[in-house]
Amino acid sequence: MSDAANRDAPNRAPRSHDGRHLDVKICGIKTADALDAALDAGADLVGFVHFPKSPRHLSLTDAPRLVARVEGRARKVALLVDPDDALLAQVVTAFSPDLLQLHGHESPERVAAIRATFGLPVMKALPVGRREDLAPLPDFAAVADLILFDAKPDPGALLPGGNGRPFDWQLVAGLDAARPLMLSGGLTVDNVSQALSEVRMDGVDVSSGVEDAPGVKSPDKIRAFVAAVRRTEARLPEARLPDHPAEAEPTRAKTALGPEDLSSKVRAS
Ligand SMILES: O=C(O)c1ccccc1N[C@@H]1O[C@H](COP(=O)(O)O)[C@@H](O)[C@H]1O
Repeated sequence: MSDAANRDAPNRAPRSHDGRHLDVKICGIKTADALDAALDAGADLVGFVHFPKSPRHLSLTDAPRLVARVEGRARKVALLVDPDDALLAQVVTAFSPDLLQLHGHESPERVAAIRATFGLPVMKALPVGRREDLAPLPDFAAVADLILFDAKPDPGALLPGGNGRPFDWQLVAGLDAARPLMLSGGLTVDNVSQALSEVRMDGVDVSSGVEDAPGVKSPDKIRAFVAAVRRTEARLPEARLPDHPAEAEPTRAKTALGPEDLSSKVRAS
């Protein structure tokens, strides 16, 4: 989904290579410092959580001033958990999102209804702990614009995401979802390159891994994370052309939609 989220964005780091761009989403931003760090580092998507149980919760009151700083430099994502239409309407007004991230138990029917009602592209999070958790993927891929894989939380966990917990990336290797795919769950500057080498995605999403404490973003970690992804994507073309058959290409998630397709979807709003 290259360039989907930021084609018109100024102040963006130059692309390191042609056609291998990975979208980076920095999620759970609450402060101008963190937002500026993400934008200056070249994040493609910046995520704002509206979920009171989260240490990253951004209120309807505080959202407008913060999101105004984005000024088209990245795509704004509003993250919600099982929202009703009244809350969605408030969030859409306050956050002016380009994309809605649904991170709860929303059904495929609910995803489709939200997308139709609010006229915004939707990224649906799918919790993954074992292979069976991927059974709903086709139904969600039929209605969502993007799919986000995240680690399945423990039963009774306070948060359905943002727990800084990785999962077995091989579970999502080689999927044919006909939608752009994003990887999340416990990603950090130390493991994101390995993750993208094992299973190529269209982008990555991070929250805890760029924090000093829950809800406290680190500008340094944000910069380091984005830089690590850019270094990794620069190496991907070589990985696609192994010198020896034994050097197999990392399993890429098969998506029927290319970058331009996602671009039109993300920018459909
Ligand atoms: O970040 C949160 O507080 C959050 C709350 C509720 C649902 C999802 C949340 N975050 C998302 O979870 C994944 C993984 O985050 P992490 O990097 O493992 O901390 C990511 O997509 C966040 O957007």
